[in-house]
This record gives sequence, C-alpha cells and structure tokens, in this order.
Amino acid sequence: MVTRPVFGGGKGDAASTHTSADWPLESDPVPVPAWSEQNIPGKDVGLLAARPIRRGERIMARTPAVMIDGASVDALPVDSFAGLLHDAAASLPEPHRGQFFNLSTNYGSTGEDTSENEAYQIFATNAFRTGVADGEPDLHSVFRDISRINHGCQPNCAYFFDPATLTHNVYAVVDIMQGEELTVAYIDPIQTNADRQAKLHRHWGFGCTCARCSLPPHRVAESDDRVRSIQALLTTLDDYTTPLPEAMSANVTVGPSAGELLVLLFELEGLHARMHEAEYRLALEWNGVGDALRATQAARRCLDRGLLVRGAEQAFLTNMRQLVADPAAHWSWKFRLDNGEKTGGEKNNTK
Ligand SMILES: C[S@@+](CC[C@H](N)C(=O)[O-])C[C@H]1O[C@@H](n2cnc3c(N)ncnc32)[C@H](O)[C@@H]1O
Repeated sequence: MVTRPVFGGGKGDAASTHTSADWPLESDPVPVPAWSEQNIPGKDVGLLAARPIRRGERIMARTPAVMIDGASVDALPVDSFAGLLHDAAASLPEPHRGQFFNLSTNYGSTGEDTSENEAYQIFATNAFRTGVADGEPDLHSVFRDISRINHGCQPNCAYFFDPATLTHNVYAVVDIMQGEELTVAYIDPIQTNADRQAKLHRHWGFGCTCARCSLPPHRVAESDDRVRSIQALLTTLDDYTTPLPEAMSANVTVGPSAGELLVLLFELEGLHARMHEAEYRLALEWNGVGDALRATQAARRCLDRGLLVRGAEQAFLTNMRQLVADPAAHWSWKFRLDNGEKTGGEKNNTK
C-alpha cells in the first residue's frame, strides 16, 4: 500500500500495488496549459491555443495589475497621470511588475522616452473598461496575459469582468483547434468592413487582417450586406409597438421569421460571442405570437450563450429566466398580436 498525504494539494492519495517500485506521483500532474505566447507576424505577440479548447471553457481568469478611475484620466494633465500610473505599476511585486512593463506599447508611441510615458502607452494599448454596474465607476484595468490577446472581427473568445471578484474572465465561444490564435473583439463587429477598419485604425492604429477582413471583394460585399440586414433587423425587432398584421401590410420585418433570419445572419457572420443577442430577439418574437415552446427554446439558448459572455447578473438574463419560468406571464406574451399597447419591454438590453 502506497499513501501520499501531501498529494493533490493536501487531498492525499492511496494506491494498492504488487510492486515495491516507486510510483511516479511526486507531484500533481501538470495540467496542459490552454495557450502559449507566440510572435505572430504583423501583430507582435499573440496567444495560440496549445491544445484543443472546447466551447464554453474558461481559458483565463485574471485580477487586474492596475485599475484606474476614468475620471482621473480626464482630470489630470497627461504628465501627472502618467507619473501616477507609473508609480502604481512600479509598486507591484515581481513578477507582476515585470509582466506589466513588458506589455505592448503600440498605441502610437509618442512623447519622450521615459518610463512614465512607457507606462502611459502600456495603459493606452492594453486597458479594458471594467466598470462595476452600468459602467460606474468608470474603471479601466490592465491585466497580464489577457492583454496579449489580439483582435479578431469573428472572435473565438469573449471576456467579461466580474466586479464581485474583480476578475476578468476569458471564455471560448466556439471550439478552438490547437495552434489557432485566440482572439477577442476590440470593437463592435456588427459593422461593415470599411467601418471596422476605420475604427481600428483610429482607436488602435492597426489594419485588421483577420479572416473576415481578408475575404475577396465579392465576399466582403456579401458580408457587408448581411451586416446591414442585421442592423435593420435589430431596429425593427426592438420596436415592440408594431403588431404583426400591421407590420406585414407595411412590409416591416418583425415576427418569428425575422428573428430566425437574425440568428442565421449572426451565424453566417461568425458573431459567436454575440449570439445571445439574436436568440434574445427570437425568444421575444416567438413569445410575442404566443408560441411558448419555441420561445422557451430560444430563451434557453440565449441563457446558455449569455451566461458565458456576460456573467450571471445581467437584466436580460433575468428577463429570459422569467420567460422560461412562465411564458404567458412574461411581458412579451402575444405582444405582436396586440394593438401596440404593450410597450413594457426592456429594449436592447443584451449588451
Ligand atoms: C492589447 S495589445 C494585444 C497584444 C499585442 N499584440 C502584444 O504584442 O502585446 C493590442 C495591440 O496588438 C496589436 N494587434 C491586436 N490585434 C491585431 C490585429 N488583428 N492585427 C494587427 N495588430 C493587432 C496592435 O498593435 C494593438 O495595438
């Protein structure tokens, strides 16, 4: 009998064997890391999947290296802000301090070559908005590792900040193959190719070369057309005052078929990190015509997707839970069949 009380972080381990040979159990098995840092042509450093990663897997959870109140960015002259930021980062213990000062400074490096300016450039290149509730207070945070994830317009990962634990979480929103680059969206991907490129240039100083941006022109045109359809559908579906019969005679696209079309367009555009938004609209449209079962199916999918990328406490998730619990008692029940009197919906609250 072999027993090792310290094995598994103190959980212990016992084995029965016929051999007196040493068991290779000197330490915990080392888990295979999900990613590794690599140089990626045209992007400096990025993260590649070191093994297959399943949709839904949490890839990283990190607390901030530095958190900054947005009001101080506005209130202070750049030099003073950069000095404070530098001192805050310099006070971190190693290896966290080294990891912070190692981050990218790609945000249009200007100004003097001082370590204060370097801290400022690191902040500008890598900070995430991490406001607690409805963006208040307006906090911005820099995280090791997570800040190495490059942008993609069809990202395979999504993140959300959990204010209760001050933890930034990164989840896989699709199955990811070994060797594939991990990406998140730095900007709203529901924009045409030209609008996405312009925004990335303006705010981040790079041109995107992701698969969606590198399509041949005829497929870019098709993708842009789908984006415009998504934008139009989001506008009509979020107007809860248009009853279905009236909409049909006025050629306005609402109802379950419009919701199904929205889901399809999200899929075709690879908007996996945003699927909860399409499923939310579909759930409401089915409930709006009194089909409780189909409404519940879409609401379940919305919950599954939404919990992954938004955490547990969002209003739209509560809304979907209420629909699942009792579709006929939900505010949206048969709202498309009424005469536009029900307007109690919570509009567009999936973001
Ligand atoms: C938050 S950092 C990401 C990690 C960074 N690549 C590094 O080396 O640490 C943001 C910077 O990465 C680069 N970057 C991110 N996504 C990119 C992309 N899709 N194409 C080109 N450069 C990208 C840009 O220089 C951007 O300013």
